[in-house]
Amino acid sequence: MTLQQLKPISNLLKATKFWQENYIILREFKHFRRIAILALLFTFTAAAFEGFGVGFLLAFLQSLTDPQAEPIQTGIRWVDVWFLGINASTTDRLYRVSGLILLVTLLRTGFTYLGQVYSEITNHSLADRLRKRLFEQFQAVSLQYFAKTRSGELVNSLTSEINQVSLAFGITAFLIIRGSTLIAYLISMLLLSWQLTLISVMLFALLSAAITTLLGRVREASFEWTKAAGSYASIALEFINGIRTVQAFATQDFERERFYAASSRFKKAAIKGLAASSSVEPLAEGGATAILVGILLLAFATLIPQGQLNPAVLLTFLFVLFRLMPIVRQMNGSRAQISSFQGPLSSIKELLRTDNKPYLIDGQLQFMGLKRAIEFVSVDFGYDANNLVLQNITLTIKKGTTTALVGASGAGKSTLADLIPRFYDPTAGQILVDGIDLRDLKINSLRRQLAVVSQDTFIFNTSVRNNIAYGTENADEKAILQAAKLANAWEFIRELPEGFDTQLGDRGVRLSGGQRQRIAIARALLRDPEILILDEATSALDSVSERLIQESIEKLSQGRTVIAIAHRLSTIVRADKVVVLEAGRIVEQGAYKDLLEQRGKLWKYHQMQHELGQVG
Ligand SMILES: Nc1ncnc2c1ncn2[C@@H]1O[C@H](COP(=O)(O)OP(=O)(O)OP(=O)(O)O)[C@@H](O)[C@H]1O
Repeated sequence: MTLQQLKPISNLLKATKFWQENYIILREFKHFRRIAILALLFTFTAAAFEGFGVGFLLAFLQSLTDPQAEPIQTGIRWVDVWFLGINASTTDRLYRVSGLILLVTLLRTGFTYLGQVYSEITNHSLADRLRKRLFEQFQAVSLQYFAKTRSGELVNSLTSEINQVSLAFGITAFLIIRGSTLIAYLISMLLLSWQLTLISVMLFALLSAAITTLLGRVREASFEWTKAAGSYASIALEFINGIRTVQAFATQDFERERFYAASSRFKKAAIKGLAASSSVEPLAEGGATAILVGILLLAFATLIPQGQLNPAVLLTFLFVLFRLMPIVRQMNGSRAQISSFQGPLSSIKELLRTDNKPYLIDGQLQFMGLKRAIEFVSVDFGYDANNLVLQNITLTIKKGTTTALVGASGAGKSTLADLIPRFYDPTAGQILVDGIDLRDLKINSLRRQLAVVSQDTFIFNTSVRNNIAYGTENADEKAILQAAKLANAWEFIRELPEGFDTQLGDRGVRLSGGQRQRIAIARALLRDPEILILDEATSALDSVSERLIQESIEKLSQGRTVIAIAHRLSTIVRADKVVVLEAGRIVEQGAYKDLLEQRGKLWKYHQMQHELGQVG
C-alpha cells in the first residue's frame, strides 16, 4: 500500500474529534509516518498470527479429544493435506499441528517484537519533535511572553510534561497493539461460538461503561496534578535561583512554608490522581473474572447438554477468553493512564498554540550598517496594553555618538534601550534606522550589528574562551586574546587554573561581578558591533575594578554608536547627548553642559546625586 492510497484513511481520521483536539500534536507524525505505518503493519500481522494460532489450537484439541471426528480444514487443499495432515494418522496430525502452533507462535512473537520496537521509535521521535517544536516556540515568542510566564512551569513542560505526553502516545500505540490482538481473538471467538461471544461482549461492554465513568474522575484529577506539578517546579526553581537572597534576608522560614505547601499540594494532587487511576484495574479485573465464571456456568448448564458446543470448542473458547482477559485489563489500565495524562497533554497543546502568543514578525530588509541615525518617533510602549511604561518618546541618536539615558529607577531607561534590539516592539509610534522602520529589517541582521553589555550578563556553563566567543562565529585564538586584553580581563583569566579553558558557571569557577562584566566587554569587543548598548553597573565595585572596567568600556565605545544607561558621572559628562527620563517620558535632552546651564531636571538631579556623593 502506498502513502497515496492511505489518503482516504487520513481524511477520515482528520474528520474525527480526536484529530481536531490533538491536531497540534498529531501533525508531527508526518515526520515519521513511514515508521508509524510500519509499526501498525507489524502489529496487525502479529494479530493475524494470533488468530491462526487459535485455529490450530482448536484443530489440535479436537484431534486430541475426539480423534474419530472429521479433522478441521481450511478448505485450501494443499494446506489441509500438507500442513494439517487431514489424510494422515491422528498421531501424525497432532505432530504436524503442534509444529504449526510453534511456528505461528514464533512468527507472532517476532512481529509483536517488531511492532513494539517500531512504536517505541515512533514514540520517542514524537517526544523529540515536540521538544524541538517547543524550543522553536520559545525562541520565536516575544520576550513579553516570558515576562508573564513562570520559568519553572516552562522548564517543567520541556522536561516532565513532554515525557508524559510521549508516554500517553506510547500507551495509545500499546492500545492499538492490544486492540488488534483483541479483534483477532474476537473473530476467533465468533467462529467458535457466536452465542458465548455475544454474551461475553455484552458483559464486557457493561464493564467498560462502568470504567468509562471512573475515567472521568481520573481526567479531572490529572488537571489538578499538572497544575500542582507546574507550581511546585516554579517555586523550586525560584528557591534555587534566589538562594543567596533567601539566606541574606533570613527568609528561610517563609520559603520553607512556601516550598512545603507546594510540595504537599503536589503530593495530595498526585495521590488523588493515582488513587483514581489505580481503582480502574481492580474493577476491571474483578469484573472480568465474574464474567468468565458466568460464561463457564452458562456453557455447562445449557450449551453442552444441548449438544450445541463440543468440549474441544469450549476448551479453545476458554483458552482465548483467558488470553483475552489480561488484554482487556491492560487496555482498561492504559485508558486510565491516558486519562491521567490529559493535564500535561493540554498544557503542551497550549504551549504549542501560536494564535494566543505575542510574536515578533521578522522584516525583509537586510541591515547593512548604520549610516545616519536611529530615530524614535512618538514611541509609546507598555508591557501590557493599558499600562504605558514609555510615552511619546521622540529622540534622535546620531551615528558615532554616545547617548546617555539618565533617570530615577523605574523611569524606563532599560525599556527604552530594549526597543533597539527589538526585544519588544513599540505599542505606538515608530523607531527608524536611517529612515527605515525597525520592523522592516531582518531581526538577526540588526542584532548581529549590536552588542549589549549589562550588569547581569549571563555566563554560560562552558569555558572562558567559549564565553567570550559566544555569538561570534569563527573567532580565532588571537582575536579572543586581544579582546580579553582590551577588556582588562586577561589579568584574571591568566590566573584561572586552566586559563581560557577554565569552565565557568555552575560546573566551574564562579566569577565576581566585575569579572563577569569584563567577560561581557570582551564578548562585545570580539563581536565588534556598530551599535553598543551599555547598561552600567549600579553596584559599587572596588576602585581598581571600577577603573579597569571604565577603561575597557572607553576602548569598547570608541567609534561606535553608544546608548548608555548611565549611572556614572564620567559617562554622562562624556556623552554627546543626555536624555533625562521621568516616569516614561523624556523631560529633557541635550548636551550635558547646555542642560546644566539651563538649571532644569538634570541640574536638580545632579545636585541631589552630588549631595549623596554619587550619580545614578
Ligand atoms: N518585564 C516587565 N514586565 C512588566 N513590567 C516591567 C518589566 N520590566 C520593567 N517593567 C516596568 O517598566 C517600568 C520601567 O522599568 P525599567 O526597567 O525600564 O526602568 P529603569 O529606568 O531601567 O530602572 P532601573 O534603573 O532601576 O533599571 C517599571 O515600572 C517596571 O516596573
